[in-house]
Amino acid sequence: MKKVFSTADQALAEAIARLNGTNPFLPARVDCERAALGAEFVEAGCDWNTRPPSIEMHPNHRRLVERCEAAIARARAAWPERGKVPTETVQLYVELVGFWLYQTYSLRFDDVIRRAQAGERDALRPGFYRVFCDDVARYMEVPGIAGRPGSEATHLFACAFQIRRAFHHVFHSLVGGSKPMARLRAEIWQSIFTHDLGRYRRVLFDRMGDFATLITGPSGTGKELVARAISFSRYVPYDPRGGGFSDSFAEGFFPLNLSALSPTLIESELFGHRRGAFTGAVADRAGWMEQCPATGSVFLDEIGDVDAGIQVKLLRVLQSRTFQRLGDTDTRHFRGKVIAATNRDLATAMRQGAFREDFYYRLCSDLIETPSLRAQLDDRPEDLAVMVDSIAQRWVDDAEAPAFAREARRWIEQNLGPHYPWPGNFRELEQCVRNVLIRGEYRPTAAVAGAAAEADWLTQAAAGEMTAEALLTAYTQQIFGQCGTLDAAALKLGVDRRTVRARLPAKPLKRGRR
Ligand SMILES: Nc1ncnc2c1ncn2[C@@H]1O[C@H](COP(=O)(O)OP(=O)(O)OP(=O)(O)O)[C@@H](O)[C@H]1O
Repeated sequence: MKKVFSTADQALAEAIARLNGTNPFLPARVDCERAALGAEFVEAGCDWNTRPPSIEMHPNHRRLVERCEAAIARARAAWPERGKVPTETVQLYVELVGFWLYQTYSLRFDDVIRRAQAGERDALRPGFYRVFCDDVARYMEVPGIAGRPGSEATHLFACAFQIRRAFHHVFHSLVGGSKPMARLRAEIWQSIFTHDLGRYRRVLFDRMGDFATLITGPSGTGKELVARAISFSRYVPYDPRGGGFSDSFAEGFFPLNLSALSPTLIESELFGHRRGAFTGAVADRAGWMEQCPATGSVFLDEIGDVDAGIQVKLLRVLQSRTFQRLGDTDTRHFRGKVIAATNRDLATAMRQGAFREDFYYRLCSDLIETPSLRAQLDDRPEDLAVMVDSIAQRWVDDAEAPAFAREARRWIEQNLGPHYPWPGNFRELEQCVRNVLIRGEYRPTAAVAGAAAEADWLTQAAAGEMTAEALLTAYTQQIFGQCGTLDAAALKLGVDRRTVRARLPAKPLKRGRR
C-alpha cells in the first residue's frame, strides 16, 4: 500500500506531535522546534522563557506552518480512497492539522483576547469562525478522520482559543525570566492542561473544574495573578447556533479575600443569603458560588485564615458541588472551579489542628508555588531591570517610561544594592518604584526594613561571619525597627536611649513618634 507520508514528512509530523504535547514554558519546546526545522531553525528571538511579547509570528513558526501545509497537501494527495490507514498515521496527520490551525489563527485569537479584555462583548463572536470551519472541513474530511471524536470544528476552535489565552495570560501577566519563574509558568500550564494535552483535548477539557487548585507562596508574589491566569484560560465552548463563545472568559473570575471579612459576611458573599438571614440582609442574594458559570472560577484568597465552620461548607462544595444560601434550605449547585491561595504553611496548620485534614487533601491535589522575588533575582539579577521597566510603563506614558525606569533602577542600585532581600516581594518593588516616582526615594517601612535586615544579619551570624560589634549594632537596629521609638527600644534592650541612638544609621528608620 502507498504510504501517506514520505520519510521526511513522517519525521516532521512526529516532531510536530511532540511539539504539540510539550509544555510551551519548558526548554523542551524550543528543542522540539529545532528538531522539526533542522538547519532552518532560527536561534534569534526564540529564547524559550524570555521571548518578548510579539505581534508577529516568529520566523520559526512561520516556517513550520509552511512546512506543515505542504506536508498536509502531500498526505491528502496520497490518502487512499478506500482501505485502512494505520491509526498512528491518522494520529500524526491530525497533529499536523491541529498545529497548522492553531498557528494560522493565533494572531486573530490574540485580537479577540485583547478586545474581550477591553470589554468588547462582540469580540467573542469572531467572524473568522466560518473560515476556520472551512479549513477544518477541507483538512479533516479525509476517510478515517471525519467524525473522529475531538475533530469537530467547534471543539478545535474552542481548544485553539483556550491554548492561545493560556499562552497569553501565563506569559504576559507574570514578568521575569528566571528559572523559578519558568518553573512557575510551566506549573500553571500543567494545572490548566495537565501534563498530557492530548488526553486533555479528548476527555478532560470540560472536567478540570472538578479539581481544585491551591496556590501557596510568600505574600506579594503574584498568587492572585496566577489564579486569574488560570481562570482566564479555562475551556469555554463555542456555540455555533449562538454564533459565539458561550461565556466571556474575562468575566468568570470571582475573588474573595477570606481574611478581610467576618464569617457571616464570607458565607453571604460565597453562598448568598435569604432575606432576613441576618441583620442587614434586606433582600435575597446569590453569592459567588451561584453566580460563577461552569467556565469560571471562585478564588478563595487567604484560605489558611478561614474558620472551621466555613471549611466544612467549602469541603462540601468540593466533594458534592452543593451548598445552601444562608438562612435557606434549598440545595444549590456550584458549577465552576475552586482556586485557593495562602501564604501560610497549611500542612503545619493541619498538623496543629487549625486546618481540616480532609479539606487540605481535597485542596492540594493541584499545588502551585510562587517563588519569592529574592529567589528570582538570585537566579537572574537582570530581571530587576525588566520588572522595574514593566512597572514604570504602568504609570507613565511610553515616551517618559524609559527615562523614569532608568531613574528608578539607579535609585535602587545606589540605595538598596543588589542584595536587598525584598521581603515584600513584587508588591514591595511596585511600592518602591511608586515612591521613587512620587518622592524621589523609597524608605522600607520599619516592619519591612526589620525583616530585610533580619534576613541578612541572621544569615551572616549563623555563618559566624559577624564581629560582636556588628552583631550588637544589627540587633539594636532590629529591636528599634520593632519598637519604633528610642525609649521603647532602650527599655527592651536594657540600655539607655543614647546607646540605642549611637547604633542607628545616620537617618534612623522612623516609625511613629520618637
Ligand atoms: N511576577 C509578577 N509579574 C508582574 N506583577 C507581579 C508579579 N508578581 C506579583 N505581581 C504584582 O504584585 C502585586 C501583588 O500580587 P498579588 O496580589 O497577586 O500577590 P499575592 O501573592 O496574592 O499576595 P498576598 O499573599 O499578600 O495576597 C500585584 O500588583 C501584582 O500585579
